[in-house]
Amino acid sequence: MADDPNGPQAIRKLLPGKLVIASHNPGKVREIRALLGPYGVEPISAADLDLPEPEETGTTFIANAELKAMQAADLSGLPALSDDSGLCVDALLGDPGIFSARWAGPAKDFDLAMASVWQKVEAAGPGASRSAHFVCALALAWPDGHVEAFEGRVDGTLVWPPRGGNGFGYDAMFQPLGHAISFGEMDPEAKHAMSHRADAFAKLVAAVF
Ligand SMILES: O=c1nc[nH]c2c1ncn2[C@H]1C[C@H](O)[C@@H](COP(=O)(O)OP(=O)(O)OP(=O)(O)O)O1
Ligand SMILES: [Mg+2]
Repeated sequence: MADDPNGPQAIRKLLPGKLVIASHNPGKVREIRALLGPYGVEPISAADLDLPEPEETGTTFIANAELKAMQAADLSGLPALSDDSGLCVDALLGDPGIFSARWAGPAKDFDLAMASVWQKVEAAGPGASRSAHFVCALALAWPDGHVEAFEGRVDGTLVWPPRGGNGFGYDAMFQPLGHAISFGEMDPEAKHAMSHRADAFAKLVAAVF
């Protein structure tokens, strides 16, 4: 299938050079730059290109990741990599999920968002599960409209009060299974070794590079 226009060989030829990181979240952009480090691409952020922040009208992480990547590829004329992610809490039937950023409000206040999550878990009763997982969908889109998406996940437990100032978003209240510290307390390298974003990225690398 060497001539398959969408096959891995063709995709590999399309990627070297500039790649737009189609995210307006500086925490994500930092992590995606680190994950891309060894792959010889030249990342440019959506903020560098002044790209608009699209409305996330999808009902799944994959759908939102695809629409963000496709818009950025279309507007920039370059391949674009997006990330749609969130925290899914068992006791809240998967909330905040795809609404994780929106729970932080227009001020992007994650102290408030974390407090809302914890308050709702407590309201679910003393026996309510503290189990949660992060999901990350990464989508890679080309200006010709081709798009590929990959989903990753990490399981853990909610902790309260929040712990640690590393990371971003809900990191300070999430402790991955098998570890005694939260993502907020972890070095970036340690988070990259196990995160939902790293899991999705490994799938993308296997398919594309
Ligand atoms: O590793 C993570 N550690 C902590 N929190 C995280 C993580 N990954 C996603 N999250 C939370 C916060 C974020 O704001 C939301 C994603 O929402 P999401 O719409 O995908 O991203 P966003 O609006 O912040 O930036 P953008 O859409 O421009 O990429 O989930
Ligand atoms: Mg967003």
